[in-house]
Amino acid sequence: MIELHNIHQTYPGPQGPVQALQGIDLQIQAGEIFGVIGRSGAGKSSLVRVINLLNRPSQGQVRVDGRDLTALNAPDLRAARHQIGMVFQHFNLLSSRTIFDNVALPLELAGTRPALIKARVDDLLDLVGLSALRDRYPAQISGGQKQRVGIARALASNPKVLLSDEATSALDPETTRSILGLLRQINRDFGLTIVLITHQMQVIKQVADRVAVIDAGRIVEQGAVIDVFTRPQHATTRSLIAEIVPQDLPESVLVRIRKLMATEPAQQGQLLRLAFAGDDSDRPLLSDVIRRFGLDLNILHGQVDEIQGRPFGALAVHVRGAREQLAGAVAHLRGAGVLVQEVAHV
Ligand SMILES: Nc1ncnc2c1ncn2[C@@H]1O[C@H](COP(=O)(O)OP(=O)(O)OP(=O)(O)O)[C@@H](O)[C@H]1O
Repeated sequence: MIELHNIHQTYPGPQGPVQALQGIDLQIQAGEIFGVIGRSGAGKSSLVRVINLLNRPSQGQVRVDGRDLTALNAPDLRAARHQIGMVFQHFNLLSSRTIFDNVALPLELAGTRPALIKARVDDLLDLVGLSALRDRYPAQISGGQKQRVGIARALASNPKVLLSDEATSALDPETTRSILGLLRQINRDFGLTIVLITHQMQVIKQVADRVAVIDAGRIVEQGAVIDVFTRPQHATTRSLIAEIVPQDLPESVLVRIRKLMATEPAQQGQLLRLAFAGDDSDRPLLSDVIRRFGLDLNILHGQVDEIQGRPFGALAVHVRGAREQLAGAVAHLRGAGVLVQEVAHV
């Protein structure tokens, strides 16, 4: 649905050109929710604005629904943009217009007949749950409600793609959840492709199917959300995930382990981090390896969470047993899809 080929974006700056995007290649499938995450200044806004050519890239090709947008003339580009809706962090509503009139604006600009506008806006307000507030002004509604208006307005022209530029960043966690739920509902009900830019891993975890991590203008990692969460490869990804799933053991646990190691040198065993995801976590893997390999296993720390209904998590375990038995247990766990890492330094 969306293909970005070798996208570069350079801005002029006081100390010379700023290379905001440096050779981005991305393929986003029709009907998926694709998240792009990165730290401040990584290039997220530049990237999302390239998709509808709000920013024309300095180099590279943007294809949406089979058409090369960079090659279109102005009227064709205007028409193509009707296929791409956008929602913004600060909602960008017109304060002098009512909720109804804000949603109606893109239809008015497109020359839609008033009777059709009314029917369409009524439907959209119903969809986002704001029919009762139609005559209020933006200043008279909450942030979450403003974003619902933003979403309704973005859907007015019946787009195939919705771009979301930090749409929940100004909202509290509860409101964020309800807006993400609405985006998921729209994605499911209308098959809308959604590209979601965020600096919050929580947002990716809650709603995205796949994710790309952007760092200094480059995509450093991408994949299915559950894979990226359980097997992060890049340091930036690991630090972003650490905000919701700690990658390191807490200091209090480390203190306990150091004490254990000091007092029981003969039985040091191994300290392992086991990361698991999806179906594997339903199987009694740990009791299996304890029995099969005659191990003594102590869970020191653990966290189990959920991504779109699929459990995932990480456990820190201290295992003792004969060397070959330990190696056998590690191989068995790896064979069952568990990511096993030895925690070398405590
Ligand atoms: N119009 C511009 N002119 C000059 N430099 C720009 C412009 N827009 C962005 N930049 C620079 O390009 C880089 C990427 O910016 P961008 O806004 O795309 O990042 P971001 O990941 O969206 O950051 P944030 O989360 O803080 O909004 C930054 O170094 C930024 O300062």
